Amino acid sequence: MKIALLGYGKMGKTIEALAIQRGHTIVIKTSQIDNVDITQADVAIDFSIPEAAFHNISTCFNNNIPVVSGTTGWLKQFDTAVNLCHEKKGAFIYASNFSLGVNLFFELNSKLAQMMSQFEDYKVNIEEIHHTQKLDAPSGTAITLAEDIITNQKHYTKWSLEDEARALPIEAKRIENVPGTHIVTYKSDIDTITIEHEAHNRNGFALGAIVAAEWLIGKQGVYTMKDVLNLS
Ligand SMILES: NC(=O)C1=CN([C@@H]2O[C@H](COP(=O)(O)OP(=O)(O)OC[C@H]3O[C@@H](n4cnc5c(N)ncnc54)[C@H](OP(=O)(O)O)[C@@H]3O)[C@@H](O)[C@H]2O)C=CC1
Ligand SMILES: O=C(O)C1=N[C@H](C(=O)O)C[C@H](O)C1
Repeated sequence: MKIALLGYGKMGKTIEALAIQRGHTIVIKTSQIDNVDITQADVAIDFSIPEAAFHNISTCFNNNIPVVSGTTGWLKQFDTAVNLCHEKKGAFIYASNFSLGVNLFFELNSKLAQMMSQFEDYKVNIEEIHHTQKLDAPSGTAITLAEDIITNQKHYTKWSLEDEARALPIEAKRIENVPGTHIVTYKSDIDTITIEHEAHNRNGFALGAIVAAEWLIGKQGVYTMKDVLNLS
């Protein structure tokens, strides 16, 4: 397939290398979608910056190009993007994390939250660790983990980076060169239960985004990685 890369930073470059290995062609790599003819591509993959994601995605819908977005930190405009996708009969997948491992971890997190919901002695918290260039905090993945926990129990009504009543605490740490680590901890006075996902590099995120793009071509509608990976 002919791929447009919207954003050619750490992720754009990793996707380019893996996409070529899988027999695809990169026809566009840009940090300014308004300067290119996006209709040359069969599919667009957006790993850019929070301020650019919505414009990139809506330009794809307006030109009937399926779009996969992994950019985090722009989700206030997500519902508008979904409505525009339906209106334009476009095709769209957003994931806060495209790696197979994290999507399995999301399933485990939801199941564990369901189990723990009846044991009020345990308090939960999320820790995420990323490289120092990351623009957003908390990570999109940590927000997905938090929302899945909140959906499955009654104690927490929201997540927060601060210490707030009834808010599920997220701690965001920034350490040189860490690709992405997420830890969910349930702690009581008696013991601690921890689940953790540690990315060793960016290849899992990139491969997941390419598999999602391959899957999306020829479809119409808004999908998630659960659809792509056939999970639950
Ligand atoms: N969902 C997932 O699985 C994953 C998501 N991410 C997310 O992907 C995004 C990108 O991450 P990463 O590659 O590490 O970041 P980088 O900072 O390495 O790359 C971002 C790129 O976006 C470019 N850019 C700036 N403005 C625009 C624009 N208007 N349109 C398109 N591109 C633009 C930047 O160009 P320039 O340098 O010229 O300004 C830069 O090359 C982040 O939001 C990150 O959180 C990251 C990994 C996995
Ligand atoms: O910026 C990153 O690097 C990453 N961002 C995503 C997020 O915000 O969750 C996914 C991954 O953890 C790497």
